[in-house]
Amino acid sequence: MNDLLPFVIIGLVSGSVYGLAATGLVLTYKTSGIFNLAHGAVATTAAYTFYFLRVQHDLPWGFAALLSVGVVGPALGLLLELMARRLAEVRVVYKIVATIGIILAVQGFFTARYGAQSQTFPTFLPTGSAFTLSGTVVTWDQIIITAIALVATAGLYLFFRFARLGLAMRGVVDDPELLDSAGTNPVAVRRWSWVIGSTFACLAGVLLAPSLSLDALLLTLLVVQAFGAAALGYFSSLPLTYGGGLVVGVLASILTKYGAVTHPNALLTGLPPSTPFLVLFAVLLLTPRRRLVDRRLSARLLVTDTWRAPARIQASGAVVLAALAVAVPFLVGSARVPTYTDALLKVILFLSLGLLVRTSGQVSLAHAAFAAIGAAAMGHFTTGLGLPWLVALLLAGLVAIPVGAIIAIPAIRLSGVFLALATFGFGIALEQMGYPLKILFGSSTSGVRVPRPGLSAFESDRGYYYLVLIFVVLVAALVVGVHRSRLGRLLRGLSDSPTALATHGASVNTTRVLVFCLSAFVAAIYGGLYGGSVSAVTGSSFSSFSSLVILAVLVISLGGEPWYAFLAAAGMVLPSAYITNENTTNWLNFLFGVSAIAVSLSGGPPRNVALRRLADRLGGRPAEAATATAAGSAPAGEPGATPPVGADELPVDVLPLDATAAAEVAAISIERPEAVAAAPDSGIQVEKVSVRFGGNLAVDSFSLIAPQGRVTGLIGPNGAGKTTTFNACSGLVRPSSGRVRLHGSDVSRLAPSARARGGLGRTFQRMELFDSMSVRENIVLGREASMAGVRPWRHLAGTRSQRKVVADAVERAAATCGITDLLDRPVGILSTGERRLVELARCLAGPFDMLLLDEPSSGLNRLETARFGEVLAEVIRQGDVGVLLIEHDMALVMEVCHYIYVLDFGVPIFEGTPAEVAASDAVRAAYLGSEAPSGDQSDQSDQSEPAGQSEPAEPAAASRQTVSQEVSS
Ligand SMILES: Nc1ncnc2c1ncn2[C@@H]1O[C@H](COP(=O)(O)OP(=O)(O)OP(=O)(O)O)[C@@H](O)[C@H]1O
Repeated sequence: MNDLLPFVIIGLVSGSVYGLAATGLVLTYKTSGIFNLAHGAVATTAAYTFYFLRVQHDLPWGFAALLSVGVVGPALGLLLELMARRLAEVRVVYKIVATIGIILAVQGFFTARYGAQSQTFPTFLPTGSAFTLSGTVVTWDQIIITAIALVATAGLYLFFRFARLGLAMRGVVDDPELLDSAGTNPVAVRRWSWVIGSTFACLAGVLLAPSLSLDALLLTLLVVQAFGAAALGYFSSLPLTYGGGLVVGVLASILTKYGAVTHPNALLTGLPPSTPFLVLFAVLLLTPRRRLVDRRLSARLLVTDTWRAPARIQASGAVVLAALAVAVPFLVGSARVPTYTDALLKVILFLSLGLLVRTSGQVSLAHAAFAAIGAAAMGHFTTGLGLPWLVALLLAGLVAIPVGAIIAIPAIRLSGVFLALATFGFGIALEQMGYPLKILFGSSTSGVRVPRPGLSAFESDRGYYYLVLIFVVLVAALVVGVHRSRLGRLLRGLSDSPTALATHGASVNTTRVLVFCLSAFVAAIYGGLYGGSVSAVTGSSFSSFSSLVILAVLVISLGGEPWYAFLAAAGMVLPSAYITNENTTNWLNFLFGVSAIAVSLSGGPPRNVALRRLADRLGGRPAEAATATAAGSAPAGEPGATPPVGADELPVDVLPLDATAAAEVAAISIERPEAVAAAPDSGIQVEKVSVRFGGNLAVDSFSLIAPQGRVTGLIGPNGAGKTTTFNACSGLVRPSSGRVRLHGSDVSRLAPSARARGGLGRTFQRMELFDSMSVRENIVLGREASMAGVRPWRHLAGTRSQRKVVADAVERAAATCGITDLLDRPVGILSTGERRLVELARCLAGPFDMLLLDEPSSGLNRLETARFGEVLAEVIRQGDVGVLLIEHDMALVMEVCHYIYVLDFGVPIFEGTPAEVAASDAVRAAYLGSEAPSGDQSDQSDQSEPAGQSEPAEPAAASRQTVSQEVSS
């Protein structure tokens, strides 16, 4: 035990600083939803400021510390809060890249100012012995550091619990709107959180720096160790986070004793620095998923850019680029050829990451690991086993596939920032513990030798350049092919709306694993080819930090597939090759970081509408389409931009119609379809289902029967639990009790995709369209998703007969919904009414015999609603389909429904025919908020016939005015 004590003490000291940094991180994450990967960069800035003041300007250390922590911390906090406010509006990948941009800018700046060499940081706290504990000397600086960290964290905790502002900070996490309406400005509260969080990071930086040298990268990564502590606090609890810091610190320190000191070996030596990341990875994998839900992820606000250059322009671009690529070795001189080979290689790397990030919307911060595995495997297969070069390269690619599958495991459970963190943790742990092993790069300090193919034509730099060029063409063709195939649609569907993909029958887990495996394969091919270009590889060529950089470069690059990869590769490789002055390179890195921040804050790379119009014109795109595509690329808020989520809730139905439209509405008389007799068990049965969200019982023991062959309505005031009931039916929420049956089978434990394949289709109140696709692709995916199902090979492509089935289904569904002329339009440019019809057509194209339609008329004007009613009636007439309809438009409900259930506060209050509902005092009371006359509910319920057997009692047209006036006036 006495042997361990010094390590425990060291661990407690470093752990308390991790805990301090981590509580600051959790505070800002909790209140703003932005996980600041650059928390370490904030600490780095404070440490350099301290160095600048203390060492370079000889200020007293107390004053230097006060300025570095008390002034720099709040100033950076205010700046970060401004950024965070803007970042709340953008996709999660931009949130991540913005913080990577901060890291790169800070590192570039300080390396440019102070050089790449580490500087010695002054010790400013007294280091003498304070006391001896069982033979171990405890020094004053250890006591002071631990005390400062403990007091700061405890102070924050008490402030959070008891001070008014602290309580407001908790409120801003739970319900910012409520806080706002109670008179406390959530923006001011968040600002305070950032000020405190950044000050904590600065304090941690100044406390940690003396035990290290002053090194921008080292310090950044050291504070990143706080991520493990934050994970132990579930990214939420401050005391647990601080405790997590202590656990991580002590564990790493003890492992240092056993790993690095007592039994040194490659695996154990890497264990201590990997500890926080292993903890992070393990917590993310083992924590119940509901604890890791990023509520703010639902804010998908900015537009999807659907513009692609016309085919003619793309083909011309390809010819020019190919000619240029062939000519490069003759244009640049032989000394420069390896640089251009490297640029070509990076094209492959960016294409592999692009599949993952740009096509399928997954975030990975471990991409360098795949390349490392490919490079090492290539070396071992060729130099070690003597396999033929091409066979070795293919095998190297295949070896990375299981690793891709392993990294896909967190992707199945996690999304957004948590997925990014898990992959980051995996990458760092592999770098620290795996790279030094013999099986990867550990056999000698010069690394693993990777030969070029034995053919003399490819031995020279120029020959190898052309070989790599061939692979670039092959990989680019693969990526473009994937993009246009069924797999490509599934991947883009995964990016746009995993929920819609799953509820149409595709197993999104299969899709995720597939894309990680494919991406890993291509990245490993890059690694193998890269090895040949440099002849021997070491782990330093594939640092985990480089995964951050390539993600940032990829995300801010312009262009569609595969052009973005060429631009990203050229931008990453060529400037630094031509600029020999090291300091200029550092400033370039700084500028790159700033650009990454700027692009992320704008929600994506800049779009030049005029240039796009010109390209459309030159490419011979019809004028109408040109306008549409240019508009589709407009920033949010401009005409033609994809309506942000929620925009469909604008009260357009209250806008006056012009005379023609009003006449058309009057002329539409929806004839309720005849109810078709169906099998007793057909359709969906909800049996005593309850759904609880924390303390809120959203649905309370609700039962319902919606058979095939008729339209069943589900109505109730806002928040009554209607959508939650739908989600329980389709498997998107798990009921706390009760059962859901589909055609008689209990589907309560099935995944959404399995329920969809069983015949259950649905639409969403907040439309879940595949916004990056055309109307046709959306509807195609409506049918194809269930064909893909869970089997990976079915994700790849369809058979000829399947293609025919899909084409017929698309044609039929589009014709039923009257959107055949819109098929080739991007959905992003359509009106709300058209988008509703696309969502319905996509659902109709699927192999569904039970449709759940969630407020299909929301956002439609009266004419569109009337037309929608016609389509719905037609759907019932056409086939043996059942519809369960949530709708606020009572006229529509009364016109099309055969039977209606009414919910209020999660409780069923009435059920019956439209006429009975219209006459019910209980229903009226629920909508108007007044007391229901006693006895009404039981009376009416008793009078109503059992579900599925009653017939509508009132002509539809007559109900249009009366019921809407009665219920919603
Ligand atoms: N994911 C969730 N987490 C926590 N609470 C939720 C969640 N989803 C719904 N709720 C709550 O459950 C209750 C029922 O919501 P639900 O969306 O089902 O109502 P609704 O009848 O569909 O309302 P609306 O007509 O406004 O769409 C509400 O109090 C809502 O705040």
